[in-house]
Amino acid sequence: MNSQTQAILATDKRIDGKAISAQVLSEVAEQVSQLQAQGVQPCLAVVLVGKDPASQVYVKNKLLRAADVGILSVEHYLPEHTSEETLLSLIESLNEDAKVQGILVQLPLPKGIDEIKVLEAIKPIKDVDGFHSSNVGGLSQGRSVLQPCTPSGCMRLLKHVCSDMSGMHAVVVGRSNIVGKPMAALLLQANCTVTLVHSKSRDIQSLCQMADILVAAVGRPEMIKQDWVKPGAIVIDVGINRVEKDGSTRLVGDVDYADVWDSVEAITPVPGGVGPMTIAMLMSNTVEAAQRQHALVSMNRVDGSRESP
Ligand SMILES: Nc1nc2c(c(=O)[nH]1)N[C@@H](CN(C=O)c1ccc(C(=O)N[C@@H](CCC(=O)O)C(=O)O)cc1)CN2
Repeated sequence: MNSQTQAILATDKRIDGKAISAQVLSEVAEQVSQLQAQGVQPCLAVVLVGKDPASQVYVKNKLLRAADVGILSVEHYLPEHTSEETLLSLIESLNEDAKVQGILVQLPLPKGIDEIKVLEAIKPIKDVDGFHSSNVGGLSQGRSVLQPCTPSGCMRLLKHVCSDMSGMHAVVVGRSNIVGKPMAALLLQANCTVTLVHSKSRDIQSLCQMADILVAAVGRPEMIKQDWVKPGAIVIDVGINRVEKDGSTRLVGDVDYADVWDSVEAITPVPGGVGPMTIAMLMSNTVEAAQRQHALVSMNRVDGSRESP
């Protein structure tokens, strides 16, 4: 990418997740065409249990983006009171279906279903969310595995404003399995010095003030104010919080965007920052999963071994 494009995608200080995700999606569309030319049609299975309104929107958007880039999708909508056993047997059948290369189970799952058991049931090579312990472990060892979409999207955004993060102090606020922990692993891989801050950390404000890169993923509306941020810091806001004000609902991040604006070197907005990247990286993972499975099948054809994807 030339510097002019880079400037357009990160206008001023605002890191434009919509524009950068569009670029990722156009790369993915190209990779899909290449796979199709080799006789492979990438296909993503999307499983939604229950009727959580936000999850329904995210799933709809995932299906739309898949169609945009030429990825086929199969949808499985299960009722709220689905048993764990039924869900596990659906995953088992998707694992065995050679036409499906990616499996995504939308989170959160209804109460009573063991989330970890379900995620562990997905074959690691089809785990386009990167949540299986084999992929989580591989990520922490720095191996090339399918990575969780939100943290890998954050890394793409960071690379737009900072080509070399080596030696920078990155502070990640929030230690969830789907964002905080894998984000810390990816920043470590980029040679940052990483501090992972959580609800039991002491003096969170002072820890944030030390950050060259600050990643906020706590789910507390506008918690991070100007006097939490070091001047010149790069801020990535993963929070998506709906707040009521004057009778209407608006979406805000974990960072008080207007308040920190003058201090930061660059910042992602909410909406239009990390959110669209999560979906673009899911498409990218689906293509990667399809490429890996195609390579395995071709290898098996050559050496006659029986390992199946
Ligand atoms: N199986 C998964 N479940 C969940 C994941 C995930 O990565 N895999 N992440 C979140 C939800 N999520 C994707 O599933 C997601 C959240 C937000 C957005 C997004 O584009 N947000 C927009 C705002 C949209 C709105 O109005 O709500 C933005 O920030 O611009 C995309 C995907 C939990 N579950």
